[in-house]
Amino acid sequence: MAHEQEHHPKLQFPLESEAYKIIDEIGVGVSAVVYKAECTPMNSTVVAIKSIDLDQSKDFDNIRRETKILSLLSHPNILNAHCSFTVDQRLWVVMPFMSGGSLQSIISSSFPDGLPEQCIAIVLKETLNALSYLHNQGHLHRDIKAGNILMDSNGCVKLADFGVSASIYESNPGYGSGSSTSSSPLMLNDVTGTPYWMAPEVIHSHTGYSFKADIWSFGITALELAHGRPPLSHLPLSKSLIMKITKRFRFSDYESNSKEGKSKKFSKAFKDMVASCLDQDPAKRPSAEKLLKHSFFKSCKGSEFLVKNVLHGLSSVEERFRVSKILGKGVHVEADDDDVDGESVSQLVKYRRISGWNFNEDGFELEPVFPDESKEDSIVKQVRFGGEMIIPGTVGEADGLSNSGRINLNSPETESSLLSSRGEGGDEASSPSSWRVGGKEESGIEGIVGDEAGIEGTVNTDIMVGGLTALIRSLDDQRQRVTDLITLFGGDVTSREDQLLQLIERLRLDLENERQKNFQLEMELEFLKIHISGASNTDENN
Ligand SMILES: Nc1ncnc2c1ncn2[C@@H]1O[C@H](COP(=O)(O)OP(=O)(O)OP(=O)(O)O)[C@@H](O)[C@H]1O
Repeated sequence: MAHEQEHHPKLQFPLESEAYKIIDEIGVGVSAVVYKAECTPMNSTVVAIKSIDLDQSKDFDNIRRETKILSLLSHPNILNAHCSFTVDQRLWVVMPFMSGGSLQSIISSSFPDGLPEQCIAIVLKETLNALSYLHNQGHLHRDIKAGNILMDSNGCVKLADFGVSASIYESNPGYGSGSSTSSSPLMLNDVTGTPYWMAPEVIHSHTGYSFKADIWSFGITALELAHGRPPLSHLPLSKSLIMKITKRFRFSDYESNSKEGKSKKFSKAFKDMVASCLDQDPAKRPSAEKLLKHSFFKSCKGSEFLVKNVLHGLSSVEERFRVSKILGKGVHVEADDDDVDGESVSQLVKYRRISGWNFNEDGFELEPVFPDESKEDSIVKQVRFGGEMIIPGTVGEADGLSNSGRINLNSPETESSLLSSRGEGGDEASSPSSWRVGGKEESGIEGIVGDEAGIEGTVNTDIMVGGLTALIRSLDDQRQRVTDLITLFGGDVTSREDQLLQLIERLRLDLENERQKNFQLEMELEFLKIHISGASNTDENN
């Protein structure tokens, strides 16, 4: 009989796909599908298999890193893989099956307005245990979010998905495991993670970031668990990324909560804890170890509380996934709503600068901080994010990303910092991760030259390309979903190919009509010519 099984290091799971029987699809990630499966030779132990498309996944190094890091880690709050192997062009990572699924799947199906605070405290404390261990081992997770926190049937919480995690040791060989993590000056420079949860210093990659970036994402995850979604997730990824924001911006979902008085439901301790994680200055954010001592976690209940208050009555992870697929739920894909707080995007693009974020503890939300208004008239077309990030030339063009600044894609220091941060060379050099706008170094690829030279800043091309790629996928997804729904209600959807064929046919008929008209006109003309020449001959003869 199938049963759930916790990871046991002595168990050797088979390394061939034939040993596993896929039962159902339980999730999809960016380039992976997650299945519930049974391992037949292991007494039909239920497992989760993450099947990663190696063709689609451009970052094979990250995947290799994930499996390597996971195999070295051992902590009750970290989800270890049983084994991994390749199947054709896919990497199969076989993991213990966590029947509760991810916290993201739990909240999106059963707690759309967020979990009760006591439940949040337990989930966050268990996550912090994992994070503290991870940081003490010299690793950053870099993708902390509810989607990567999983729960099993006993209410045990585990941190998963080390696809983008990185080791400070790898990039800084001199760094010893005994060193303090909280004040470490060691930095990474490449940008990874999921944008809504990303710390400002990760987006401004050139300033470098360290363990405190995970603490920021942890704070965003706390808001996600509290409100049901992370800040700005109601904006599509591209808009969230380039922050088309004008005035003092309140997240509409949070605002509607506060209108109902719901934003007051959280304790002072909770708000204070989140506020400390969302400090603009990474140095001021507490370490994971210190956070664990915060009063918010003092009278935290145990996993049985989660079983009773979260898992009880919850449908299976596969059922939830089926429903979410039909409803198109999820923070990765949001409707491209052109209206934010009643203002159209074209109005919003007039002001695209924020200099950072303030966490409004009372309102329990993030608020943008705007730079000096007098600088607003500047001809520099930029988005300044945290005072550092500039996206060139988007002012006045609601739909485009035209370049008005000088773009140098291969600035030497960008590359060298990238290479040193990764501790690798070779192919990395050909994939620059940031643009330099109007910088002094002008070697490399240049874009359109404007007259704003001398203004420096960076924008990360990885983020932009990632965001835009996600947007294209989201549009394709949404088109497919709408098509499915129309079909479901008995409607008839003409496929894109059919539409084009119909258009071609229409154009062909139009052309045919035109030809006939032309032919007729020519005939009439001929007739007139004959008629006129006939008439003039008669005149001459007379
Ligand atoms: N070991 C597991 N047991 C049960 N469910 C799982 C397991 N691993 C993943 N899932 C489910 O599959 C979903 C997708 O997981 P996956 O790690 O591929 O993507 P993600 O973390 O949501 O997205 P991303 O690709 O951005 O990291 C999760 O949200 C979770 O519900």
